[in-house]
Amino acid sequence: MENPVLESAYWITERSKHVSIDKDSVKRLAAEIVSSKSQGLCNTAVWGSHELNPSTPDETTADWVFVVDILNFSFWYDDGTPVIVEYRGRVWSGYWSLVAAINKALDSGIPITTPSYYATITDETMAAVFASPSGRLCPLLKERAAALRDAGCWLMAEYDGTFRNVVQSCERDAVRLASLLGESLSSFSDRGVYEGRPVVFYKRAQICVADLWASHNGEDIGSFDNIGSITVFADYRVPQALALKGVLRYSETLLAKLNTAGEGGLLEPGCPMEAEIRGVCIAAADMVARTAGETAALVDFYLWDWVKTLPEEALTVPMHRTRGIYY
Ligand SMILES: Nc1nc2c(c(CN[C@H]3C=C[C@H](O)[C@@H]3O)cn2[C@@H]2O[C@H](COP(=O)(O)O)[C@@H](O)[C@H]2O)c(=O)[nH]1
Repeated sequence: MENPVLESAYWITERSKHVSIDKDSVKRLAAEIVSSKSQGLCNTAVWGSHELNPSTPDETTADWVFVVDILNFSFWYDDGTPVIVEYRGRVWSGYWSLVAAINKALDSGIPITTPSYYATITDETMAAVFASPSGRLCPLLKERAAALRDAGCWLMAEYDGTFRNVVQSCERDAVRLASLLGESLSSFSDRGVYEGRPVVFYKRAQICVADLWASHNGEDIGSFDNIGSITVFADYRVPQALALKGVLRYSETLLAKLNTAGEGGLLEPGCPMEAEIRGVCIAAADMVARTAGETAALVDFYLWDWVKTLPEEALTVPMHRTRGIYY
């Protein structure tokens, strides 16, 4: 199955005004990916090496991945500070605050990855699950609870209450599974219009497939015949990583907007600049992946893990911030 996300990405790239691709940097990053692979830094085993990720898959891992990726968005407050959750004596921030909250709930006996449970989860329970030492509610908490309930009801109604059945229905076709999620669940329906043409990004649908694949090392429920057809996941970190690597070039107007004090990179959902950052990111990473002979999923994980190691002062290109439930 052709990936509609890649088609959208190249269509945007051909028309983009504020984001362009530096071909020499594409080659340089591809060479870096090739050498990182030889050092064992670019493979599915890295996924399970993260302290909060399941290190070895079992029959609950697919449901764990699905719930994490239903909730995998918008971990920043309007003042720019990250969401934080305390777990195992440490404070976890951003995306890791989500994984900490899920694991903490499971440790405390809340079956938050069980579809029959989260199909009726209340907003109050969600607030308790995401309790933060900051004392602040996680942004879009009601939307997170609604997304869980919607997905849980969908699994109960159509797939006998387990995410494994959804995966198996797609017969090892990664693009088909991502498109199924994007078309079946409104919270995964990550799409827009750019210069009058409908475009799709499907960030959480695609990262769900890639997390399933990586968590199972490409075996069992995580085996796909076309994982190479999945694009990178257009979040707010990987575009920043590609810009820091010189692969993405932002216009002066866009940089001025991202550097506006106070509003710190706030972009309206669906605005052309947002679509260009996300679309050109996907197309540029596709060029890197093809040049490196690597899957975009592993290029993505490599870039995301890399940018998360950088100290604040190294983030000389700000991330863009668009409030929403899609990334
Ligand atoms: N493209 C892409 N986006 C990713 C991830 C991950 C985490 N994946 C981990 C699991 C295995 C991998 O090896 C990674 O260690 C989270 N996100 C997105 O980032 C944002 C959160 O950022 P911050 O607030 O700074 O933590 C938010 O949009 C979230 O949806 C990824 O891998 N790729």
